[in-house]
Amino acid sequence: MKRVHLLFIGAGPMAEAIFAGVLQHRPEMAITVSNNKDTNRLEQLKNHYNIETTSNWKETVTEVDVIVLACPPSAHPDVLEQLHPLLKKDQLIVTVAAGIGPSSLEAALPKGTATAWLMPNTSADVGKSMSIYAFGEDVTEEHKKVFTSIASAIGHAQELTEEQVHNLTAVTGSAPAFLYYFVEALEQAATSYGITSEQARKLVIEMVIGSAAMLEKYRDPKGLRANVTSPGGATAAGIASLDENGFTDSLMKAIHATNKRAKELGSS
Ligand SMILES: NC(=O)C1=CN([C@@H]2O[C@H](COP(=O)(O)OP(=O)(O)OC[C@H]3O[C@@H](n4cnc5c(N)ncnc54)[C@H](OP(=O)(O)O)[C@@H]3O)[C@@H](O)[C@H]2O)C=CC1
Ligand SMILES: O=C(O)[C@@H]1CCC=N1
Repeated sequence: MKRVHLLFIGAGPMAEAIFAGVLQHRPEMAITVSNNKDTNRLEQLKNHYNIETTSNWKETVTEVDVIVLACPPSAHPDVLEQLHPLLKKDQLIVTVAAGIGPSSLEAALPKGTATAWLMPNTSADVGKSMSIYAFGEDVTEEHKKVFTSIASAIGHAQELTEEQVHNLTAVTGSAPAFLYYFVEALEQAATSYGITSEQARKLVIEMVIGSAAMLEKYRDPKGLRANVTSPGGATAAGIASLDENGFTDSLMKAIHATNKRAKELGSS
């Protein structure tokens, strides 16, 4: 069987997390990484991962099977315009950019181009991304097979419609940042009681790891919350305070604001 060759255009943390997962789980795939102009970064990646890099991706495009656009949404119009005349039949174009679904790729590329949208999160770095994805109109079963083997190399992956990926980008792609913000706030609360920041970090991170393990085991956030919240007890007072201060509403607003911005980025 032919060795599948991936070209990454963009060499930031998201590209690195994805190709590191692919190298570990799909060693049969060949990888070339490119970026805009940071040659030091390419040199570092080449030495660390023993992969091919190129500062001129246009020279490699015709040799590859899958092109992964891991550059910012704002770079897409220019990159897609440059890709357009170089594409060959049967290549799969994948973007990981917020706000740029398969229909945007299809509109910018030759008719019949196979496209897909992968929305991972940074937990790809530890093989635990909860990724969501959508395919364009012209992907074949073979493209889907290759795509899912890439997506599953970085964690879990769930196929959705393009509209759903737009709307769930905040929940799977961005919400890790909301969770880390929550952790930061708890650390701040902990240090306000006179412990060191190292102590606060340990207390909070281990609490979060334990809670995540419980979620993984029981998969019932409401039931787990109820187990912590003794009737008339201390936790109930804390939950009531969160409710009074619009916790759920505030999170809903954050989700909407994130998705609105992602759509703006994708249409700029
Ligand atoms: N970070 C996250 O949690 C998530 C990010 N994403 C998406 O992943 C993508 C990559 O994000 P991230 O890794 O964080 O880093 P960035 O979005 O900051 O992308 C940086 C990389 O893109 C390259 N780049 C920029 N412009 C161009 C261009 N015109 N041509 C080629 N390469 C270019 C940069 O090269 P150079 O350094 O040489 O300028 C650099 O390698 C984004 O589209 C983002 O929306 C999706 C899900 C989650
Ligand atoms: O902040 C961003 O634009 C990207 C998309 C999802 C997570 N990070």
